[in-house]
Amino acid sequence: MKIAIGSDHAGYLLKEKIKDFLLSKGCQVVDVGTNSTASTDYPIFAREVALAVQRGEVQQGILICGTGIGMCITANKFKGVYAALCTNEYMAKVSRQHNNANILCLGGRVLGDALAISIVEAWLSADFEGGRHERRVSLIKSMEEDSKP
Ligand SMILES: O=C(CO)[C@H](O)[C@H](O)COP(=O)(O)O
Repeated sequence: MKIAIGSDHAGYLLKEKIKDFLLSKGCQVVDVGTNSTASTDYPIFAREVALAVQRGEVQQGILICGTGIGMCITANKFKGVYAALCTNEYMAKVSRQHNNANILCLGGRVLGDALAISIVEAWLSADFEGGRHERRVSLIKSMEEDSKP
């Protein structure tokens, strides 16, 4: 599994912890930054991860800012990107099983390290279930096509 990961300054320390976890699980990790706790702007990194997912360069992405909200809003501007902000393991699992989300967004100022890792583990372990969920995801995709002004 190849995963792109990015954060702003508020998510940097958690990004480093999650990166270590992913590598320990045998994942390939593409780290788009940021590379310190110096203040920066989350849309820059959300764009990089969203583009990597959109282009099929990675299977999934993980984005971390203070709350995860700004990352999620930004990533969902990219066609073919379905980013989910998750604050527990159940949301992470179901965002894969039901929503086929391809980017996981986390809040570095919201989650403890252990819970965040556990959320990532739940996300990695779950797959899209298809069936009735396929119909709903297809509706989202058709709305994406129709949403141009
Ligand atoms: O969570 C975020 C966006 O959703 C950012 O990490 C947060 O807004 C950064 O705030 P500050 O510049 O005060 O550190």
